[in-house]
Amino acid sequence: MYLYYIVALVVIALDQLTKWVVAQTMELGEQITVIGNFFYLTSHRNSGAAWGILQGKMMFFYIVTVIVIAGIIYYMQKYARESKLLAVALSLILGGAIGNFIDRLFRKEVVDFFDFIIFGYDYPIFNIADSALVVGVILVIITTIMDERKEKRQNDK
Ligand SMILES: CCC[C@@H]1OC(=O)[C@@H](C)C[C@H](C)CCCCC(=O)CCC[C@@H](CC)/C=C/C=C(\COC)CC[C@@H](O)[C@@H](O)C[C@H](O)CNC1=O
Repeated sequence: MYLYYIVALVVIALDQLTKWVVAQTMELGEQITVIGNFFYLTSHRNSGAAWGILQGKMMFFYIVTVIVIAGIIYYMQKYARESKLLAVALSLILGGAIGNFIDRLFRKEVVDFFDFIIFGYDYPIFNIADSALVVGVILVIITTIMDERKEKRQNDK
């Protein structure tokens, strides 16, 4: 059961460590080319959410994040035993939400640095917390679809 909270802690530690290194060693806007025309490390700050929406609305972000964290912990208690995949997914979302929450509390903005240019589109610069959140959300959707299929098969018997 507590294994999953360790997953969240590892996400938070990796997220905060990478953000700290970027903030300490790179000037704002500085860019390091990893793979030309595809992957760069760009020191960026975002006081909003995805795509920079709701810039500066910190109180809103605190409230939404606390609701997300409370919801995740509730679902972890309820469903963690049933599906390991779901428990890992929830702990990834928990770690990601807390990672960005720490930035919003102490920096009043989020440190971003993964900069991908996908098919010519410069995707919004993001961080490890965002990646954990997106992977977690996708895994929750996958487990939900799998469970529904399983239930349907049982009903059809
Ligand atoms: C990942 C959610 C964003 C993350 O939400 C959080 O913190 C949560 C815990 C708290 C928010 C206040 C509430 C969720 C808002 C939902 C949302 O926004 C729609 C998301 C859809 C999603 C499809 C599933 C797209 C994903 C986009 C991006 C990530 O792609 C990998 C680009 C990230 C860059 O714009 C980067 O500057 C963002 C910056 O780091 C701050 N991050 C946040 O606000």
